[in-house]
Amino acid sequence: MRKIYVFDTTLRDGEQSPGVNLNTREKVEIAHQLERLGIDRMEAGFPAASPGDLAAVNAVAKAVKNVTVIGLSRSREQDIDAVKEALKGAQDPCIHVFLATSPIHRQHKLRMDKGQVLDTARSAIRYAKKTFSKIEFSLEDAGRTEYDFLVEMVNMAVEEGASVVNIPDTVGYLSPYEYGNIFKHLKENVHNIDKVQLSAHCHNDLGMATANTLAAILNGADQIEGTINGIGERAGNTAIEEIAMALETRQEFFQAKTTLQLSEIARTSRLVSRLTGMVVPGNKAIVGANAFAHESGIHQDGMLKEKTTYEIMTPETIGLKESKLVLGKHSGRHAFRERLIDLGYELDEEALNRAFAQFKDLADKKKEVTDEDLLAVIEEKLQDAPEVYKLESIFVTYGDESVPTAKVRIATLDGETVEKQAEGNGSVDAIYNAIDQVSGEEVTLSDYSIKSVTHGKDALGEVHVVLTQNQVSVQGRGVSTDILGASARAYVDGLNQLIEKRKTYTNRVNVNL
Ligand SMILES: CC(=O)SCCNC(=O)CCNC(=O)[C@H](O)C(C)(C)COP(=O)(O)OP(=O)(O)OC[C@H]1O[C@@H](n2cnc3c(N)ncnc32)[C@H](O)[C@@H]1OP(=O)(O)O
Ligand SMILES: CC(C)C(=O)C(=O)O
Ligand SMILES: [Mg+2]
Repeated sequence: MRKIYVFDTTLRDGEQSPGVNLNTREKVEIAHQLERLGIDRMEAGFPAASPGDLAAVNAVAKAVKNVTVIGLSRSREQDIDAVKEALKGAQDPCIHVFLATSPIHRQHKLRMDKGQVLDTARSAIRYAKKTFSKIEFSLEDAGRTEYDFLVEMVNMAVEEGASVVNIPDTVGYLSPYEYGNIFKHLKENVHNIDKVQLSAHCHNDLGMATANTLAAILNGADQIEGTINGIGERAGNTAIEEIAMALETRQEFFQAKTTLQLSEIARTSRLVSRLTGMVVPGNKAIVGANAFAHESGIHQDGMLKEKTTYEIMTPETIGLKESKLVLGKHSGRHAFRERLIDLGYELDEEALNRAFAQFKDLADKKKEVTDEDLLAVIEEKLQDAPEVYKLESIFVTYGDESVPTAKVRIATLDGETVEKQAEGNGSVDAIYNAIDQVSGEEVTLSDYSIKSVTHGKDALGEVHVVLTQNQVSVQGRGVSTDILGASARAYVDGLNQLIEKRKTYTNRVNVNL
């Protein structure tokens, strides 16, 4: 199994993400976590960019051990001197010198011809060699460079004693076949190529950074460069966690692995996201919130039966507790039942089906049904008296210049559906008047209270009412994401309780007679 060296550039290319600006303390905190993650090489910054950058690189260089600490430099002596200053105190320093090689960069940015690029790079490597035993040389925009010039530049870097030669697809232009083919070509055409490690450095402009990096590994790359969460210039760099887990999960195919502490991935991702302010998208591979979350019923059923039906890696591998079965509108009975059991409820089939129907109603209205929601639903169902009346729908019109009016549709025990409309002093009053018209019951609303039983904007509201009739009082309870809905449900529940209580009382009187 071939070892793939991991060169993390979160603190340099990652920090070049627009809007990201890490201070020294934050860089050192991330550096320590990268050390725990077990990366081999850490590019700490670009010392020539500013005195602050130089100081930050120096702080990182002094803070971490057992990691090669790297500073980036243009092919200019002043930049190389800045890296030399910044890496003072580093246990294992390395300089990363780069120069663009593509026709576009040569002509429009550097205004150099091939010979001048070659000579400038050679001089820079020779100058760096005076100070550093470890030198990485990058051919910026190698992805759009002519193959013969790539070979010429890499030959030069090998001759001049570079330790690593990096082949950036700087603008994320290539496909996996093309990028992998560059490594194949260099391996076949550069003299003494085995004297250096070849490195892959990809950007994600066309969404192919991870695939391109893996293609490079299949074609002989010894090192991969990337960032945590894939942050970086424009659409970002290769996400290190994706490479690490691809090699881990598909060892039999890649025959290569990193030596990262995979269980540190989740923690590292959270730290980098927090300190850079770069939010990780829910669907981000490996570290996104949904990466180990399953909502659809068929997936949840499969997961409950055998996790490998829908998971090719375990959340524990990257340091997460366990997969999440997210209960929502796509969930099925199996997951619903399992969650209730986790919550301490084992309902019989009929009660489960009733509760499941209630859950589905709720799930249609909420993004995710939380455990608190479930408890609210279950406890309401468990309290239910037999449903003489079942609320099917309410329709309320309210305006501060109109009389509140409510229309209710209620199913009765004899299978009828009754629809009534009424006005009121307010929306709830109008709803209750309409329900009274359906039931014909004369009850007094002795108490009414509202509380939120879950959190967030789509939180569940819970209404409790106390209904009184002939000195008998009962409590009705209703739960819904809409407070008017909860109010109507509570009133109907109270009516059912009242009728149940009256029936029980009557039966008892009959028995006692
Ligand atoms: C692909 C990458 O990610 S490369 C790394 C990108 N990171 C950064 O740019 C870090 C922040 N950058 C900076 O702070 C500044 O650009 C500095 C300090 C590096 C240079 O600033 P300035 O001296 O003002 O130059 P400026 O940024 O305007 O232009 C860059 C200059 O460097 C030259 N240059 C660019 N790359 C290289 C290189 N690898 N080697 C030598 N010269 C280079 C350009 O040709 C240009 O020179 P010119 O002004 O003679 O035309
Ligand atoms: C500086 C170089 C290595 C780079 O980041 C790129 O070319 O993308
Ligand atoms: Mg880059």
